[in-house]
Amino acid sequence: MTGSSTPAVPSGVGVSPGRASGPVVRVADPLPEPARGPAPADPAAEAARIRPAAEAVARQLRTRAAAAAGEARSVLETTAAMAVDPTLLAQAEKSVAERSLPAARAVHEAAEQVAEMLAAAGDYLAERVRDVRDVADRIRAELGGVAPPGVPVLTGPSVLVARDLAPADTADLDPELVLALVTEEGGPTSHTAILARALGIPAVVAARGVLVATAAGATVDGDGGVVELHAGPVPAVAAPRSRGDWHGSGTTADGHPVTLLANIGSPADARAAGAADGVGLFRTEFCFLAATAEPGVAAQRAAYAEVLAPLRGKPVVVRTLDAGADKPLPFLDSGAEPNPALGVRGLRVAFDRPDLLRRQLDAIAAAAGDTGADVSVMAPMVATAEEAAWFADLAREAGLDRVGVMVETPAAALGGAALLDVVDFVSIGTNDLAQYTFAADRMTGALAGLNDPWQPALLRLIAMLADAGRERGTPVGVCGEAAADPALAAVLTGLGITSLSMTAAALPAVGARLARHALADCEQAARAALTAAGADAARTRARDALA
Ligand SMILES: C=C(OP(=O)(O)O)C(=O)O
Ligand SMILES: [Mg+2]
Repeated sequence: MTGSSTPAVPSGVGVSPGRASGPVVRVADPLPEPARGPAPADPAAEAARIRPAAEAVARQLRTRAAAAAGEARSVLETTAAMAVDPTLLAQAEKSVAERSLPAARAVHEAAEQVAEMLAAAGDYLAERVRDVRDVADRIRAELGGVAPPGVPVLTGPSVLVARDLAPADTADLDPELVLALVTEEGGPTSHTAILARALGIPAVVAARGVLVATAAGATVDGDGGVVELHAGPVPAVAAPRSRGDWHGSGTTADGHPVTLLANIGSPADARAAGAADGVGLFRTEFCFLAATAEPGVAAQRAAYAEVLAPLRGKPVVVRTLDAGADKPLPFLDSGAEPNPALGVRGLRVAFDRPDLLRRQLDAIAAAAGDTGADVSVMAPMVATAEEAAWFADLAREAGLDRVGVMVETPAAALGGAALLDVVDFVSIGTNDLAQYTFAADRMTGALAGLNDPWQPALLRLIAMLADAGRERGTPVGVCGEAAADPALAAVLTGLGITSLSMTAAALPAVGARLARHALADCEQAARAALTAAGADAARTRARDALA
């Protein structure tokens, strides 16, 4: 390794395994909302700054477009055209001339007006809201002479360091150029973690202090959660990818079967799920994130059928709407709640409005018939066996025969036997089960260590439920992000989990890892992890047992 280490070695939470090194590229923070003043001394001159700044942004985007291909190219070309949109620019210039706003504020306000119009137009145009805001931020950055927000153009393999990554930041990330991801904030279930596993690159989140440290290069250990910073240049070394050695069936080295399933939320995800044994979690709320009114049965049926179409003949677990807390749906807003994660979310939304759930179940049953997918349903955020039985009755009334629930609350996990008696299967949502077990908001980076799925207390709850499932012959799966960690997947198998559902891109690494270990080794790793004092110790002990 060339390049000298700085004293700072931020540690965080490793969320995507592997080790990689390379030059650091920082992702600029979003720009703060611009001030309304002071009023410019010469409004005409201030207004005249806007158009050249917008043209400069359009030029930069067109240059990127010329170097890109396919969808990324057309996205960049469209964004370039939006930067010089006549309505946007005329409105901004007018605000400077008539209201003496600084140029940056005028661009911000004009973009918000355009965004409102686009949102009101709905459908395709509403999806452009994010783009118009992005374009305005870029023009403001140009006006202020600062780096534009988001991921800069990568000219070579790099380690990306960010406060956190929004979905929009990552739309066109090239996995050949991104060696590793490091974020100051975010947790094991953050977008960064999910994306890194999807791309198969090492990642560490909640690496406190990584943003203030000045470093030219970094070595990222996604297993141990450590980021070594180097003052000098570091050659690019990508993490080896263990994809090639998996041939599609989920079994341990000695033939113990583990069903490997995909988590999906869109038709594109469904197409990417081809290598999986089926789908263990279809997040239906992802179909309606922007809907302001409840979609009717026909609209829901069409949306579900579009996702289910590529999955004819395959088992698919469709989750009913999980609105609230980290997944707000405008048409299912429960009003201001002091603790939304502890509020009316998931299945609870349907307690007062069972017709809403009935309509969704009817739409799911119809879409299953339309597509020939082998559909089961499950409910999110269930706390008691009574709730599970209520849901199971409604689902069966709708003609859906195989019914399960997610185990995401400690109450559901502790309810083991009573819960398993009223459903056909359960699926453990480790993302929420961790947050509720540790009383640690899954969105808060500072608490990422508690939301680490290697926490032995979480593993003990999983073990209890797996034991109860084994006694009754009821399948107990995991569909939280824990399933996408290859070593943890082996531990979960050792605990008696029967299926693992994850982002499709994580399947090869998990499948290959399971194929390397006999069931007895997985069981030994599970015992070692269960009795550890904390998440890091559990990880180390399990890895030693599997080595
Ligand atoms: C899979 C889960 O559901 P979501 O991440 O959608 O809340 C979970 O909580 O683990
Ligand atoms: Mg959940």
